[in-house]
Amino acid sequence: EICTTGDCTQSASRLIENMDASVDPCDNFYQYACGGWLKKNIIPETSSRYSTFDILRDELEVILKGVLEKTVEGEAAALTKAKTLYKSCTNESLIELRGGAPLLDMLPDVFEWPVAVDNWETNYGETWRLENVIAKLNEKYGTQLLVNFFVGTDDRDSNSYIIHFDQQTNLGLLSRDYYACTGPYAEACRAYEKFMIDLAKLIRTDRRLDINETHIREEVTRVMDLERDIANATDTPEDRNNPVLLYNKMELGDLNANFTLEVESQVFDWSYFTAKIMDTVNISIPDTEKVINYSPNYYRRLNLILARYNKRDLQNYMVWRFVMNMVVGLSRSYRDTRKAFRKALSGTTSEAAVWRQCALYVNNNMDNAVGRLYVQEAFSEKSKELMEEMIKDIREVFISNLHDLTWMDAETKKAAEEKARAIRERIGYSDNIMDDKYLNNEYKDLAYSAEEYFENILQNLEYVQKKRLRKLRVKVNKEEWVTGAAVVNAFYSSSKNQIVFPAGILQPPFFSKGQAKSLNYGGIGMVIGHEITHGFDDNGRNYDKDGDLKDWWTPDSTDRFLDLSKCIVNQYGNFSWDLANGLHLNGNNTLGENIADNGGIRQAYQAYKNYVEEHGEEPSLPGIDLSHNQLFFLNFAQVWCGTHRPEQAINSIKVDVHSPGKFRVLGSLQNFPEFAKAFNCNKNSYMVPANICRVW
Ligand SMILES: CCCCC[C@H](S)C(=O)N[C@@H](Cc1ccccc1)C(=O)N[C@@H](C)C(=O)O
Ligand SMILES: [Zn+2]
Repeated sequence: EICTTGDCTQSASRLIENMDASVDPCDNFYQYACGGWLKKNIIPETSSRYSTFDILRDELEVILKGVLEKTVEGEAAALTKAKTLYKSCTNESLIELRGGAPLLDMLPDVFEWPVAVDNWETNYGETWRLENVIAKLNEKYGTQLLVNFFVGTDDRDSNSYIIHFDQQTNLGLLSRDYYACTGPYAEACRAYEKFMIDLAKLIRTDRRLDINETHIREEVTRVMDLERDIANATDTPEDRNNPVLLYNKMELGDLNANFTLEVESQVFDWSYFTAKIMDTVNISIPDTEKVINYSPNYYRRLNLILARYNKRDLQNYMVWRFVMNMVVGLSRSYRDTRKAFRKALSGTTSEAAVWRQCALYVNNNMDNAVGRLYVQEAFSEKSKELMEEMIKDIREVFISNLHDLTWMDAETKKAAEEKARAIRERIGYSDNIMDDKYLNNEYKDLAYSAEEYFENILQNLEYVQKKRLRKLRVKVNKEEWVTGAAVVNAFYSSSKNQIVFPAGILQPPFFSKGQAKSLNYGGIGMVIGHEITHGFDDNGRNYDKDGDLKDWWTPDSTDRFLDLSKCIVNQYGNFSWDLANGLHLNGNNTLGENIADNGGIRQAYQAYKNYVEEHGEEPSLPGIDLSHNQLFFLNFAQVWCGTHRPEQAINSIKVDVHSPGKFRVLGSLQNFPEFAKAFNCNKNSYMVPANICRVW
């Protein structure tokens, strides 16, 4: 019979709207599933990418706007703080009035920006020390440059925190490839330098200082050269995807002995530097303190670079990297210096609406307070038990598939099953956020002013960083959530061996208690399998059931895993992306996500078949003559209907650990014979390649 409930009618019309039934599903299932969507949707000028996912995120922002603008008498203090922060951010006229003053007032605190001030040498240069600048930017402004110092979970002891020294992980341009400044990167480099020049000139103008254009250009060129050298000194993502090789434990004292960094004959003192940061949270660090050095080679290369620059260059670079991110909190003339740069990197011709930027900012900085507001407004409790059911089903399928694998030996299978059973799940939101006392306590040290958005930003930068640094001497709280609730995404944490499904993703097309199970399994079911499989991908497999970096594989099973993964690396590496100038995907950098997708689709489908076995076929959907097996795949694919601006495609193919949506659909379904069966695809069609890849 036919289901004609609201949910069935709504999902049927969505599925029909998005698809293009004139395309042969066996020729190109993505085009078949999303052809209708692609014909109807144009990327808005404010977006660099536009997809089903992005639309869900846009809709979530609308809900956040509503709850953040609403005054509620007697609400928890934390919620009022979130609304005050939001108000300060949307107070455009006051922000305009304040011009660049809030930024200019704090530059002395980071030893000033030489290109935007006179007499820097006399006022700052003489007493300048590299350790002081990097430390200050780190502990007070949450900005990691040159030496990336952070307190994080110890990979080999996931209940403890430990100091890490790493390479500089973010660059002004989005990845090291941009610094070639040729071809698709030329415009980005040009716009980046112009951004720096314009901002320096604007600040000098505000400070009534004269402007020597040639002089400024010279300094900007040196900063660009310095950052290019830093980028080229960093290890590539491929060099960093094996966590075992990254784990170099040593004593703090060893850094002074083995990693010399020298600037204008000043030798960088690692102990002094560490104290400069940790003194601010009253934690003393002896030279015998154990630390992890993720990037020894980078530090060796860095010293050669420092020899080619002077303290003024370094100061110009570091303060530039800070100020470039701060213009968003200032007046129009400051924000405009960034416009061409934003367009070059993302392709957007106009900024997102202020209320959207502000909703996003508050959600990112007060995720538990905003999560509470979101959940109260939009989340239905019923979802939780349904999700628990689905997670149980899919976990069992993972484990039974495990035992059928021919490539893994019994010993490793046993450990894998233990790990799979140990995975803890987090659904919707943490109960803590519903507790006013808990929530108020989390934000007790924060006090925002509705009139000082820029200062609020500075307060958040320091607050978040101090909170992280303070963790060094406490135990890891594995109950803590790794994400807020108002997030349209899902996660796996290898150190917590935990899968997380925030409230934001528990909605159609992924999930709804009223929509057909075939759609739920093809939607959130596949996400559940994806997250579980992360515990067993090229990165996750290195961690044991307790989240510790410990090898639980036999050498033979490891070899077989690496061999099978190679198939996936090559398959996705063969995809060339037209939107990114035909560049090929990086099969290595996307391997983890691709393994997760391939596992997820299989497990979810099997779980659905088990469901039908037990509960019988579901009623058909109105107006669409597809079986539920086919609807399972259709709903999975339509999650990825979307398109990118070329600038964004170039950017994401370099930095996104996910393959572009289209290839996530094509790649995982080509590897899954049940798809071909469901759509009666014959052997030599595009969706049924001669040899297929399979790991889990
Ligand atoms: C820096 C990476 C952050 C996200 C990582 C998690 S594991 C992830 O990949 N989540 C999935 C959720 C998912 C899975 C299957 C199908 C749909 C959606 C994911 O793809 N996230 C995308 C949206 C992303 O983070 O870009
Ligand atoms: Zn993932």
